[in-house]
Amino acid sequence: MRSALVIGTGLIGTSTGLALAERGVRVYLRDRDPEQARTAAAMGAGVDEEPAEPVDLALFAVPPADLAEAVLTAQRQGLARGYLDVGSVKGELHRALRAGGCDLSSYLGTHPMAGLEKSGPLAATADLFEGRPWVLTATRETDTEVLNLALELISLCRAVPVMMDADAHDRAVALVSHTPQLLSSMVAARLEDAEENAVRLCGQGIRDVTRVAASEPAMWVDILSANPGPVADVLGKLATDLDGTVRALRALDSTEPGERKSGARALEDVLRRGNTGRARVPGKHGQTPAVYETVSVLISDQPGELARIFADAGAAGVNIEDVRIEHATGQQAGHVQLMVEARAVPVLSAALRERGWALRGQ
Ligand SMILES: NC(=O)c1ccc[n+]([C@@H]2O[C@H](COP(=O)([O-])OP(=O)(O)OC[C@H]3O[C@@H](n4cnc5c(N)ncnc54)[C@H](O)[C@@H]3O)[C@@H](O)[C@H]2O)c1
Ligand SMILES: O=C(O)C(=O)C[C@]1(C(=O)O)C=C[C@@H](O)C=C1
Repeated sequence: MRSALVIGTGLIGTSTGLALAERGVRVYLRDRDPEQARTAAAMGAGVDEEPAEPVDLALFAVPPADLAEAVLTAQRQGLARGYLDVGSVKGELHRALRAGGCDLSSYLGTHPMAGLEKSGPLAATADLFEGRPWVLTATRETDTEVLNLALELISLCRAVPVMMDADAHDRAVALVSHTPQLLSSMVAARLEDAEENAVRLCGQGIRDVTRVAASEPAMWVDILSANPGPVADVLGKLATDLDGTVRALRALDSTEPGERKSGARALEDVLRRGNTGRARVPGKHGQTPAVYETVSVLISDQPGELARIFADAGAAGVNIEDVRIEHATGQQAGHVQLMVEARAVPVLSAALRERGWALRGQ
């Protein structure tokens, strides 16, 4: 692929532009808001210009409700050899495009399973898609040349291609993306009017569960509006679990030992099922999750602390598999939890202590 036009230079469009530009593709950037395209260009995602001739690939990274119109208009203008969107829902869009007279041989619906709770070009990074699944909903109508362009794009973004039927994709993301977003928002919404004394106790658990509750509501209304049935199906099943859990907790409140026992059993059942489900969540690069050990280090809240700790771990020859930061309430300090392989724990702990870091619980 030699050239691409990114339409919609927010988080996803700019991240794709950065990855493509870094690997030598000439990227043109366009956004309804010219300021966003200028910002993306300034970040190195491409040039804020219109291509003089048709590009190899036009990539649509605009909100789901704007996708159909954007693709149809671009096709009418003959902007590219292949037209790809990255929208979060695929079935309804495909039907809207067919109804709108889209040339379905040069169009392919795709969806990178990577993102953030932040929007806009400033949140973009070139490595956003590395190791992540990128769904392709090719059909018998899709031109082989367009499918190959999509595979090249995914490879340039270092993502992992996954072929799926559009409606099967929508049912899958209802389970693994759309329902989790709603639940995260609902848990966070409980904090809205909570006592300050309760909120200041927030630890890592609620931070993990509510990260995506910071997402842009307008984008999510769009996404959920395009996939309401499958999301309602998953939420309905969750409602059954919720009802059962409320009943179990009420039973635990009872003075009758038999009832308390059955409440505890029901709670254990839902918690165990949670363990089983969680164990199925793929780890880094789509592999089965590895079990890492944690080395927890006290850091002060000042520039360069994280860089210093990573450099010290690197100097000790230790690969950090994952990292988490726990901020201490009301203090200019926190703990950084370095996840490493079990055999690396003694090496890392000794090396960090030697360099003056304070380690917790070891
Ligand atoms: N954010 C995520 O986590 C994520 C992940 C995968 C896919 N997606 C999908 O990617 C798409 C973009 O999401 P995002 O998070 O990058 O959003 P964003 O809000 O960061 O960026 C969207 C950009 O599109 C521009 N825009 C809106 N309508 C336009 C139009 N008609 N023509 C040109 N530009 C237009 C906006 O000005 C904005 O700059 C959405 O379809 C979303 O479903 C998002
Ligand atoms: O990680 C996040 O912050 C995301 O919201 C990313 C996420 C997801 O649910 O995994 C959200 C919506 C997109 O369609 C794809 C990815």
